[in-house]
Amino acid sequence: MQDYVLRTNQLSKTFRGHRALDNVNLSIRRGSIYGFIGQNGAGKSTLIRLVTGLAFPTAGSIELFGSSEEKALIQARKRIGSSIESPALFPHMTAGENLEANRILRGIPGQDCVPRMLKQVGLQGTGKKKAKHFSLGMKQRLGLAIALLGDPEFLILDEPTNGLDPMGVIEMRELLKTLNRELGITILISSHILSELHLMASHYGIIHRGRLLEQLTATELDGKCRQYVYIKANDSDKATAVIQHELDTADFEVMQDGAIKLYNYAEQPSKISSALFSAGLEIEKFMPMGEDLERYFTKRIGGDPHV
Ligand SMILES: Nc1ncnc2c1ncn2[C@@H]1O[C@H](COP(=O)(O)OP(=O)(O)OP(=O)(O)O)[C@@H](O)[C@H]1O
Repeated sequence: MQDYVLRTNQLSKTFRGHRALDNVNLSIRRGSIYGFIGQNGAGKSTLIRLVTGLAFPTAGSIELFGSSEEKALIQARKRIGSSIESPALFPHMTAGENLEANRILRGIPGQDCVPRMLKQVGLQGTGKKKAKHFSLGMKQRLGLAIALLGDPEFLILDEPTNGLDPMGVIEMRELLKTLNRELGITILISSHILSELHLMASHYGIIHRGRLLEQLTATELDGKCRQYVYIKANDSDKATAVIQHELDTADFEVMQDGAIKLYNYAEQPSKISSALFSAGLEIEKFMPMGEDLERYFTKRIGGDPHV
């Protein structure tokens, strides 16, 4: 039997007649990094709020660590750490003081966890610096440290890389991967930065207009992302004609700059190149490529590119 940290059963949430979540059956395996993908308003935050107990479902149920009964859910939620929206920090306090205040507020025993959490997120050297003087990346890491108080088994993060610069995004990604790998923490992460999710998620859930369209593993995604050959020739019209007539396929796209993405013959690139050379074309670029998560997602939700 699979070991799941979270399963939802026909989970629905309606706001004044509007279905923000519509019969969602989502499941997250222990040890995974689950990338939760959806456009603005798709229902990601609503699901996260229901799971963390910040809101109640209209219908359906939630199972956490195998329990779905009301009282057991309250206990199970103590095994979750979450960072939802921007972290609520005390601006006039240092990183250590922020953690200590949160530890007391949440009734977590043992002061010694504070320096441990600071070290875990790489903020151990911030000394007397107050949180209001932290960079956004440092604030996000402090928010993560607060979520890690109590040594959660399951971490829920809503857009943790929102607003970070490229270095901050890389740091956060590496930190989350380490927490998953070394401490075995299961992570649910919602993000708009799909290329970023692609570098860390082991599983994906795609939500659109409140409905969970698909759940798939990273390996399944790789299998579904179609391979193609990217071709930039000196004469795009002639190259397309060669592809259509000599290679006898219409499975290609012509980009605005005249580059061609040829989905057929991706496993036999030499067939493509020799057909183009034989027609006297000069090839400026010729690269076997794979579709990325962003493209797959766009296709899956029906072509609307606004994630
Ligand atoms: N408290 C609320 N009252 C009324 N409608 C709400 C409320 N919370 C969410 N909604 C609506 O439910 C839908 C889902 O919103 P939700 O915030 O879950 O989306 P999201 O995927 O998290 O989007 P974003 O990435 O913008 O945060 C939206 O149409 C939103 O307007």
